[in-house]
Amino acid sequence: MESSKTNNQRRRSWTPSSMRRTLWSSSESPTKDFRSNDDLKGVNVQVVARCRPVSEGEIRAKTSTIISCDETKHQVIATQNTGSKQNDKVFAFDKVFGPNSKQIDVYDDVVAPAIAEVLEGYSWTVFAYGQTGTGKTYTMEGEGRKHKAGEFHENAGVIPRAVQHIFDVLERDSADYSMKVTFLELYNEEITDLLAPDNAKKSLLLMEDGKGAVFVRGLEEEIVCSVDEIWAILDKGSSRKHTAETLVNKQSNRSHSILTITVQIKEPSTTDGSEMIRCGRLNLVDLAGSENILRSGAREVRAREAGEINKSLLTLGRVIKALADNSTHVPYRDSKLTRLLRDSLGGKTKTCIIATISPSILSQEETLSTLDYAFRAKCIKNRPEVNQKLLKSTLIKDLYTQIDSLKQELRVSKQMNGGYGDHGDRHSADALRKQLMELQELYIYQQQLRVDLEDKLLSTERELTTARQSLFNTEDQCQQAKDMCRDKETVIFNLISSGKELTKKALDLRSDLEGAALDASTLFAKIEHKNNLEETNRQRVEDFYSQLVQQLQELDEGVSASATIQEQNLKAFQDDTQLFLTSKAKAIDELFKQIEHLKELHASGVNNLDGSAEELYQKSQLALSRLSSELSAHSSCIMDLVTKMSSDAGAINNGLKSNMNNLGLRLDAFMKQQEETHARTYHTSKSISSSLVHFFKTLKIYISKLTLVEEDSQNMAKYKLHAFTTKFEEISVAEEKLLLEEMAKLLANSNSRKKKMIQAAVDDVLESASNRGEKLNLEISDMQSLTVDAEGKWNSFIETTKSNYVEDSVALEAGKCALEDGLQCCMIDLAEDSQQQSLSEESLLDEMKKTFDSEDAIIKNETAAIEKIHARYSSIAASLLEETEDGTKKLMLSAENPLRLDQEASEKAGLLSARCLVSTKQTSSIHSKQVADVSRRARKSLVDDYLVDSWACPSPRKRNVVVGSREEIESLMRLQSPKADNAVN
Ligand SMILES: Nc1ncnc2c1ncn2[C@@H]1O[C@H](COP(=O)(O)OP(=O)(O)OP(=O)(O)O)[C@@H](O)[C@H]1O
Repeated sequence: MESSKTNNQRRRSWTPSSMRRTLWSSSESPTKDFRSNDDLKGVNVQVVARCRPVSEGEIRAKTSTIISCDETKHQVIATQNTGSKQNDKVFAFDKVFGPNSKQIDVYDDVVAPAIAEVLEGYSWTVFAYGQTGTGKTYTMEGEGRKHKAGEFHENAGVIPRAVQHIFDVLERDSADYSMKVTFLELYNEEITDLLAPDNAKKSLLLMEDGKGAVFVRGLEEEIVCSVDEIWAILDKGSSRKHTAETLVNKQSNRSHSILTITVQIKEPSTTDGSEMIRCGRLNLVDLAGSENILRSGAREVRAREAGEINKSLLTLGRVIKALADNSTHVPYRDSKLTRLLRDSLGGKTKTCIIATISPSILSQEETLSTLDYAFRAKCIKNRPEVNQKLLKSTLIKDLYTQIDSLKQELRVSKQMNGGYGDHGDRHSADALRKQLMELQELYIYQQQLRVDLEDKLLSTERELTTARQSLFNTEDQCQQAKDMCRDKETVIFNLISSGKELTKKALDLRSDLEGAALDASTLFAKIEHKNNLEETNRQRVEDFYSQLVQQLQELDEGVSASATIQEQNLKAFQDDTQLFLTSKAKAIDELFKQIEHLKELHASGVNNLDGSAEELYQKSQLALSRLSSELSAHSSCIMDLVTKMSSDAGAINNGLKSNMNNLGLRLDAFMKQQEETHARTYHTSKSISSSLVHFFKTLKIYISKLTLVEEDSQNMAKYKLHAFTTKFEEISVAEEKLLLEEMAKLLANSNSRKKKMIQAAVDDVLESASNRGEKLNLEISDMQSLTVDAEGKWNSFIETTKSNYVEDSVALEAGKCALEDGLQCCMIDLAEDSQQQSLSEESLLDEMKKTFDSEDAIIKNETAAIEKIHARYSSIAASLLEETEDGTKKLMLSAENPLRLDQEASEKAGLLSARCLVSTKQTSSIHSKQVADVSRRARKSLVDDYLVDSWACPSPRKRNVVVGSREEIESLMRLQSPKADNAVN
């Protein structure tokens, strides 16, 4: 083995296939000595979370953060605001790196311990997982790898630090080692070698060796001897990686990349002198980030990339979930990424996942998803194994074998290509070697396939034997069935043939009989049908028919007899047949004759038919010719029509064309006209607009002038208005005063006059009331005198009666018994008379009482009417007084009211007198003249004096005459009612 110290020249090497297979698996059985207790139990995947700082874009967008990292508690707290509630989700990891964490911290805490184990012979995988732009590449590769004075750039990531670390340890330990590097890219589900020469860049196959181990066929391993060499490789590979700018990340990885560093270290010699080589491997994986296609702004190619990335990461997530859930089915095979990482997830490789997240709320969903998967991944258990140590001698032997086979291949190819000299083309030798290598790998793969196929073949053979056995059995059964079928077929065939013979015979006989019967029936039918034919012929035919029937019967009998006793009575049958034949021949002769006759008949019928057919034919010919002529006429008509139509159409078309042309011309003209008009309009509008602009400018000036004038006039108007208002107020105040004074005077006058009027009316009413009272007193005194008269009369009557009584009592004394009846009668008469007298006296008194009552009511009514009038005048006075307080109305009222009052009163008086007149007319037509006089006078007096109205108004109808002086009224009353007359008197 070459030491890095001794050989600083970079070389490309082709390791034996057995070694190459271990690149992605550790299928070889481990050496028990190298397995620790932890390894036996299984080791959990180590998961750390790293939150990047808020990016410049996020600062600009002023997005809030939702992630806080507690590095001491190893927790990431994701704040979720759902409505008013705040839900904090806490995720615990093996380590947590906050936004301020340094690259060196991540390396020292996470990757550095792994390097020691790699150098012990373990396989380690470190990969960054997270959404796009969260710092996977930053964490894995970093920025500014170069170190000054032995120091790394502070942004240098895990990969350069790890490489440096490995070399440092190896050099510190003065180890005898060899280091190989592979660098692959998985882009759109295609694996490419990032270290392959440009002309050999192609998609590589991911293969399985049949034991579950995966290897990439044709992936080049570069032997490196120094850090610089690795960095050169990294630079080369990184520059070839698919990256692109997205909205989220300026340099976004569009592919997953895996850098594998394999270190083979020679162990110190054992006691037996054998030399062992341990092999450690470090896989540094930088995954492409999952992305929200909408947010990353990916289109077309980028969108497809993003789709593939998301698909493979989704499978990775599903694998993680299945492993975390201890599921029996882990979908490794669903993507190449998971196939490549198979050994790192649930396999024999130790793994560390660095989950990178963004603190921004914009990535909340993706961050939570990343944290969720990372948290699940913590549960994945790997069973790490130290890679098998190889004896140096074995390795050398293996190498020698490989060299031999290569030599052999070389020789073969030399022969094939006509050879090349010692100074031949080295490049073609390399190519051949490479080819050979690939062929060897292919061979191994084929071998494995062959083994699998052999297994499959064996099992298939077994299945085939069983199938064959069952086939034999089935064939036997089939043969038996076939034999049985054949027997049955023979029997059936015999039966069928005998049946056929019988049927044939029977059919022959039947056909004969049927033919004869048919002939006979035809004949009979014809004969029947042609009843007009000769009688003899019919007779003959009938005879023939009867004969024929008889013969047929005989034939039937003979047939039946022959059928039953065919062989015994063959001769007799032959005689009978002979006889039958001769008779039949005769009958046939007859029949032939008849047929001839019938033929003639038929021929005549046919002739007739021909004639009629001819006739028909001619008729049809005629009809046809007529039809054809009509048709031709029609067709010619149609043709004419069509030609006419076509010519019309042509004409129309031409017309249309010409119209179109005309229209086109007109349109052109119109367009021109329009254009001209437009131009004119444009010019006009331009000039109008310019004049309008000028006008508006002038208008503006005028407006401003007018505004000034207006303002002045407004000020003037204001001033004048103010002066006018003041003057007006003064005048109004003065006028108001004057008017008020006048009103007060007028009101005072009116009131005094009204008061006088009312006083006079009241006095008059009182006077009339006293007059009435006097009259009543007079009446009462009259009544009293009447009563005194009646009493005197009554007394005289009593006196008379008494004297009569005395006289009678004397007579009675004289003729006591004789006069007893007469006396009794006198007594009765006397009683009756007295009763009548008392009754008349009572009615007289009642009448007087009623008169008093009515007079009393009249007085009361009159008093109430006076009170009403008084109240009305009072209210008018009051309203006038109220109105005087109102400014605008007082003048009008003060001018009109007294006059109106007088007029109203006179009108009322006139109305009342008219009413009196009507009433009087209604009451008595005899006294109409007097009444008319009275009413005229009353009207006159009423006009002069209100008092008439005052006392006459309340009951004009009741009293019939209500106007005029007392004397007039009384005289009228006397005229109307003698009773009243009496009363007045
Ligand atoms: N911890 C960090 N500290 C400072 N800057 C960081 C950190 N992590 C990421 N960044 C910055 O964020 C940007 C995006 O980071 P990076 O390219 O590593 O993201 P990524 O996850 O690899 O994205 P992609 O999946 O698209 O490739 C870079 O400019 C990087 O410098």
